[in-house]
Amino acid sequence: MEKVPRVGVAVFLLRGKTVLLGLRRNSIGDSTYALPGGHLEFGESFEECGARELKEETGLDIEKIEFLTVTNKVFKESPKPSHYVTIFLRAALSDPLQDLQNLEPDKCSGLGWYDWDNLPKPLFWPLEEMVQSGFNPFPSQTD
Ligand SMILES: Nc1nc2c([nH]c(=O)n2[C@H]2C[C@H](O)[C@@H](COP(=O)(O)OP(=O)(O)OP(=O)(O)O)O2)c(=O)[nH]1
Ligand SMILES: [Mg+2]
Repeated sequence: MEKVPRVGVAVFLLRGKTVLLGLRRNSIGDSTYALPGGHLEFGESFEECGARELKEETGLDIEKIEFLTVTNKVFKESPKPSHYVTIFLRAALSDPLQDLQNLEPDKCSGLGWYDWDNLPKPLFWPLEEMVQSGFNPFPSQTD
């Protein structure tokens, strides 16, 4: 593939004090816990991409989708180095009683809700860096 930066979209799907994470099966970040998400497709808004990726990967419908932050990272560990500008969104479940399904088991070996104060290890390194820097995806009290 041509050496160009690509756009990733990752979603902090929040439920109570927990966030949805999946154990990645991918040449980038294999066997680390990451947010659901994927590649921005031609013509999509960030919000459309986040909702589509959530549906494809987990079967979940999401709402209240908001932009949080953006990162610019080069992944040198993959067989072919790749470069992503990644848009981070937060969202809530449309219906809190929806079933969580691992619909892409070849890309993810398990999905679960994890307490923000007790995240699993190892986290996908860009996510680990965000956590280490004090980033918090939950709305502040004044919101
Ligand atoms: N899913 C996800 N991607 C992330 C995170 N942080 C981060 O920089 N990215 C970047 C690097 C990923 O390779 C890129 C695209 O996401 P992905 O790797 O899950 O892509 P995917 O296979 O689901 O893509 P697709 O073909 O279904 O569109 O976004 C994260 O926490 N979760
Ligand atoms: Mg994905």
